[in-house]
Parts: sequence; structure tokens; C-alpha cells
Amino acid sequence: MDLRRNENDGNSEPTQFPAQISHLALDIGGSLIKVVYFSTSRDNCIDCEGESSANDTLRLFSGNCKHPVLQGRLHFAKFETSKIKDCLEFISSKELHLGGFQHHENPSKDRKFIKATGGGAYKFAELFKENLGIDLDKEDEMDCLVAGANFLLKAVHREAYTFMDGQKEFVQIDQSDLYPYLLVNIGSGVSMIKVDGDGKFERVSGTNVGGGTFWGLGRLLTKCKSFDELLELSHQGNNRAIDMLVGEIYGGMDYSKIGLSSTTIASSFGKAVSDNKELEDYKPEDVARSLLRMISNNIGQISYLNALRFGLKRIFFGGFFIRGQPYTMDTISVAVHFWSKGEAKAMFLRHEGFLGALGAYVSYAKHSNDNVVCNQSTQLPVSASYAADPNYNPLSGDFNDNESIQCSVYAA
Ligand SMILES: Nc1ncnc2c1ncn2[C@@H]1O[C@H](COP(=O)(O)OP(=O)(O)OP(=O)(O)O)[C@@H](O)[C@H]1O
Ligand SMILES: CC(C)(CO)[C@@H](O)C(=O)NCCC(=O)O
Repeated sequence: MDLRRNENDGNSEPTQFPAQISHLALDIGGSLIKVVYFSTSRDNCIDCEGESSANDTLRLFSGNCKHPVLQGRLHFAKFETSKIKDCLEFISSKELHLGGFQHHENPSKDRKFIKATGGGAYKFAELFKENLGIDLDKEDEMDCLVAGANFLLKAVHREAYTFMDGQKEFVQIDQSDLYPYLLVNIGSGVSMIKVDGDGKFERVSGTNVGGGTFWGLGRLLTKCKSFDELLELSHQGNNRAIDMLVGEIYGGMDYSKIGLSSTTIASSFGKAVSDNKELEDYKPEDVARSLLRMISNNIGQISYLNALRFGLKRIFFGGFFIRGQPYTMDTISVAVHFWSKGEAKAMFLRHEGFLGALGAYVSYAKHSNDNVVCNQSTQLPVSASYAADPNYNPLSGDFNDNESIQCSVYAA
């Protein structure tokens, strides 16, 4: 917390507190910028004994309480990286950039540092300085992905779930039996990380065939103007129009000796070779569906192989490629299930796209006077903003960017 702005020596009149105190963290990726910020109002501040009144806010900031607790909400937002100006405007309009911290090595310089991760923390550092007058305090992307995943798995109720045959089932996480697991983050590209504990991990693999491939190829092949349009299109398509199935090679038969049914895809997009058709002759929705299936299946398979390498039974998938899409999750789950013969389990996270940003957020805790730890959160509330997202299915309980997590923050 920025304590200095609210210092009170006990003699003077209480300072006027801002209605909202925010900590801002950014994950600036190849495709999307993810924004996480914490906000609370003075009414929401409680002291060590758990009372809640405006005066506790005073004690909180004057430091009379050793373990002050702020209750508030974590908010989430995302922007396309190509529209970074929109993100800067958003931050500026909400004055989120004021919620950074100051490096104690250099307190005389009244500069704010904001925690940021992802390649864009390097690429756009100057832009943030010029536009908002803030410095980005860079946190390693892999560190943040792992810290964000561990935070969600430990602190957020009903965060992880399995998805098979259209059925979503929340997974009860036993904190004493969380590690090891494989974290697969499907962003523009894909990182696969073996996680053994808090801050204990190794990036064991990756693939350049990821979310950027789906969106990039999909845009070229279907002329879709937005990612959501491409997803929507894929819902309506049939991949069999363009994929070559085992049965089409084997005269309608299964190849049971090696465990392949006639309906298994033998070759994604394989029909396009012999069909003698042009791109225009295929329905864009069929192309979109085939592409989504190809990429999801490939990632599921590589993930399984990496889980096998290290004997890992649990694979958590994150990244904004997933977008809570049933078809994507089903394909990944089936691939993991099929190749592992049911031994390994694919699991998904409700805050799938915000792992890096959450990791950057919790890294504020490293700074002694800005010791911020989210200890708890409740089930996400239902919000009216769901209706605005065409891909949100209220029955499935998917996470929406406009949602927030209720949490407590210890400010030391
Ligand atoms: N509104 C959207 N616009 C663009 N891509 C989207 C959108 N929603 C979901 N996606 C998908 O999410 C992917 C980006 O995911 P994510 O934000 O997790 O990664 P990133 O941080 O941008 O990438 P990287 O980590 O590789 O730098 C895109 O490649 C695309 O497949
Ligand atoms: C380069 C990063 C880490 C940037 O987020 C990501 O896009 C990625 O993991 N790409 C895959 C690169 C590879 O391992 O082939």
C-alpha cells in the first residue's frame, strides 16, 4: 500500500482518504494485455480485531495496527496489445497508476513503480513512462505464471475444474497434495511448466503452435474480424467437412488393432488435398472448427507427453486461448485422456488468462512497506455484465473479465 500518501502523525486532523485504493499489476503479452487491480473503500478497511469503521482506516494508515487488513476486490480487465492506447486510457481514467509502490532505495524520487510482466513490460516500458509517468517494475513471466496459478489454486474457491463430454466438474484442491503438476499456459505461444512448489518450477517445454496460430491462421482463412467472431463461427461448423477421418482411409472401418475408431481424425485438413476444392468452396465455420480442433488436440497431446516425461498426473491449463470454450476444453481433455489411457487429468482454471497478471500482483508482497498478500476469496459473484459477453454461458459458470474476486490484503 502507498502508506506515505495517508500518513497521519496523530495530532493533525485525519487526512482525507481516497474512496478507493488500488494496486495495479499488468501482464503485457504478445496478443493481450491483462490488468489486475485491487480496490477498497474506507468502509471496507478492518483492523486486526476485525472491526470495521472509518476510524480503522486511520489506524491502518497511521500504522498503529501491526497486521492491518484491507478487504476489497480484485478486478480484471483485458485489452488487445495492438490497442495498448485503450489500456493506457483505462488506467489513466481510473487513476490506477497511482496505486503502485516506491522503491525504498530511492525514496526521494517521487516515482511510482507498477508491477508488470510479459514481453510487453520490456517492449512498452517507455510508452508507460511517457503516457502515465510510471516505471514498470518487471517481474519474470514464468515466475508470475506459476505464482498466479498457485495463488488461484490455493486461495480461490471453485477455481479448477475438469471438462469432459460437456460436463464441468469443480475439483477440490488439497493444498497438501497440490504438487507436482504441469502448468500449460496457452497464450500466443504455449509454455509448459513443471511446478514443484511455491517458486519451484522448470519450464520443460513449449510450442509455437498456440493461440496466436489459431487466431492468425483463422483470420487468414475465414476473414473473421475478431477472435470472438472466429470462436462463434467455430461453434457452428463441422470439422468432418475438411478433416480426413480414419474411416475415410479404411473404407468405413475402424483400425481397431491400433485403437483407432473410424471417426478418429487421421489427418487435420487432410480432405483438402483430395477434394479438389478451393478455400472458397469450404464453409468458413467448418474451417474454423477444424482449426480449433487441430490446435487444441495438438496442445493436449504435447502436454500429455510432457506429463509422461515427469510422471505428472495433473495438468492445469491456463491462457486466454481457452476462453472457457467447451469445444476447446473437450478436445484437450479427450487428447489427455486418450493418450494417457485415463491416467492423467486435464484441469482448467476459471481465471485462465490472468495467471501472469495475478502473479505480478502478488509480487507486491516482496516489498516490505507494500506487503500485500491475498489470503482468501469467496466464490465469484454473479454479475449483470455477463450478458454483455456473447461467449459467456451463465449456466456453465464461466468467468467473465468484468467480475471481481473478494479478498483480504495484509498491509504491513
Ligand atoms: N479478444 C481476443 N483477442 C485476441 N486474442 C484472443 C482474444 N481472446 C482470446 N484470445 C486468444 O488468446 C490468445 C492470447 O492469450 P494470452 O493473453 O494468454 O497470451 P499472451 O500473453 O498475449 O501471449 P504470450 O504469453 O505468448 O505473449 C490469443 O492468441 C488468442 O488465441
Ligand atoms: C515466448 C513466450 C514465453 C512469450 O509469452 C510464449 O509465447 C511461448 O511460450 N512461446 C512458445 C515458444 C516455444 O517454446 O516454442
